[in-house]
Amino acid sequence: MADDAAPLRPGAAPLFSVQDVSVRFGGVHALSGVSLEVAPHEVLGVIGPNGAGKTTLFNVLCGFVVPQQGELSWEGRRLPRVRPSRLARHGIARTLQGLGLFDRMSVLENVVVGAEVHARSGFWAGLAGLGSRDEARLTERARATLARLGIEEYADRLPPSLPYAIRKKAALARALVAEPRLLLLDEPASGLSREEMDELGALIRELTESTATMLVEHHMDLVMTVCDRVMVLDFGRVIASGTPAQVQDDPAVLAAYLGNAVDHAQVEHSAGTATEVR
Ligand SMILES: Nc1ncnc2c1ncn2[C@@H]1O[C@H](COP(=O)(O)OP(=O)(O)OP(=O)(O)O)[C@@H](O)[C@H]1O
Repeated sequence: MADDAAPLRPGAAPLFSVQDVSVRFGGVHALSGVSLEVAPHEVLGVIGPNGAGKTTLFNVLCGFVVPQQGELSWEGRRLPRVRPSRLARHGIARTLQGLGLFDRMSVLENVVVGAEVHARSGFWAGLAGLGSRDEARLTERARATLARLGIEEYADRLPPSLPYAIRKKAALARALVAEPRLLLLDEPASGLSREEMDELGALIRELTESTATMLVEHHMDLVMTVCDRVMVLDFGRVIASGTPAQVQDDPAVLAAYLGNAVDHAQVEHSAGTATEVR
């Protein structure tokens, strides 16, 4: 394992780990020797300036990108090849930036589909046959998940007719319906208001009773309030990891973000356009 792997709390055994992963796209080293571990019930945040490799790392964890080098392990056992369709088998669920809801299905049906994927994957052994009684159980479970997120009133609505924040919650419900042991969230706060972000933060903390969460996120406020540990990427490498307070004060992190802000400011100045500096 690389020396800069984000360390777990002493005594914590990892649920999921990534060892020495490298990804190249042509001449671009998107990830170089990245290692991390996620312990049960913890929230790990991955941050970094634009182009740092966060999305690539997320895609490796989901099986969308196959690394040229490195290994992934689940509960100490090596995963030979991660495939998106097999994540559910381990009890891993994810939400993507693009939400991926089916527009012509109601919110409830979208969540039931998520539950079915897990039932078929064998994650819920008792539901694997999916008879009609089981369908009813899945629907019941989906309704309970919508209620948990406070959006049961939208169960019969189609996603395109709903505000973005509700659609985001529907996508989260679809992931949560499986009661995952690890939840992977890609920019869960994007497009949310301050209040909605606070609500999301409280929910992520509440979920630690049953699940570990790894989130890739730009909103520093959310990361600093909900994460137990934070890992910082820059140019595909881990430049810092530790508690939010440790990472916030790390000179390498400040330099990486400052450099990024300066680059953006120069681009904005030369292009004469307003761009969010992240
Ligand atoms: N499919 C691809 N083909 C070529 N280069 C890519 C590809 N995907 C990512 N990259 C490059 O790999 C590097 C890491 O990109 P990545 O999207 O993972 O960063 P990021 O931290 O998620 O950035 P952002 O915060 O802007 O979303 C960047 O230099 C990017 O241009």
